[in-house]
Amino acid sequence: MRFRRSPAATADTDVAEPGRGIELRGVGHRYGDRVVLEGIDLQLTEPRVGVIGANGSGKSTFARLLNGLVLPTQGQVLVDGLDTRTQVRAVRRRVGFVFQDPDAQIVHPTVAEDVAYGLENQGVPPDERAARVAEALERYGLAGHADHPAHLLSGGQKQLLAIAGVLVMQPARVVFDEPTTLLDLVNARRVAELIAGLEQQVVVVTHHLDLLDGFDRVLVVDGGRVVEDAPPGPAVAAYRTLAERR
Ligand SMILES: Nc1ncnc2c1ncn2[C@@H]1O[C@H](COP(=O)(O)OP(=O)(O)OP(=O)(O)O)[C@@H](O)[C@H]1O
Repeated sequence: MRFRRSPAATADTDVAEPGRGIELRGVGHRYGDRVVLEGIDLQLTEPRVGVIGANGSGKSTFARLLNGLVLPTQGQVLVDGLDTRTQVRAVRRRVGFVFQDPDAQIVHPTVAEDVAYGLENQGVPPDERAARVAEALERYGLAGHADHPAHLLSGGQKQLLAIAGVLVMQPARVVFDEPTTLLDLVNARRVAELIAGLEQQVVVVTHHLDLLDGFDRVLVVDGGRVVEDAPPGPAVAAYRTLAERR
């Protein structure tokens, strides 16, 4: 049986151009009257991109623009040439998003069911689904917890579960919004190592500056603008200077 495609579904089949990375063109965002981002023009193609800045500077809003969770009120965000405004489903398939608080992301009663959820939505057949879930649980140290209630996991395990649920979908790029903020040192290090080992392009918003070791590019956001765009050393120095001026 054939289903008629909606115009939106047709747009989602547009061919992606992976070499273009993530592009922000003249991007601004306001919530009501309040301008929280403005004048952002960037092309992000590097494997490891960090985003730092003071509380309330606009980092989460920036991160959410990258997979269409937030649409820009000005300008355009393109992922591999796909517009977050008109091709959001295709963009979401390409860009995974890990929230600071894993409870925002864990929706199913057991660990295995939670990881399987996205695959089910994508129509992945049961056998393949089971194999991919088992592989993800093994890889992220959750194999022994498959049938456990997700809400009983520790904070660190929950974050690993949330990450497993995103990575099992094999997105081309992953955005992390403060992935280690709620974690103790051991789990924060574990998540940092996990991020370092990913083959995908990664964009990480963080207040943990150690997480940026080895990154290619770090953006410093201040008052809704990108005020520094440099390798980690100079970017962190610029951020410290800004903080001292406050
Ligand atoms: N849904 C919303 N509605 C209205 N204002 C919002 C909304 N989300 C964020 N804001 C406001 O936008 C500004 C930027 O918020 P954002 O969460 O992007 O900053 P941030 O740099 O990630 O902050 P933090 O480091 O504290 O997480 C803040 O002033 C915030 O209060």
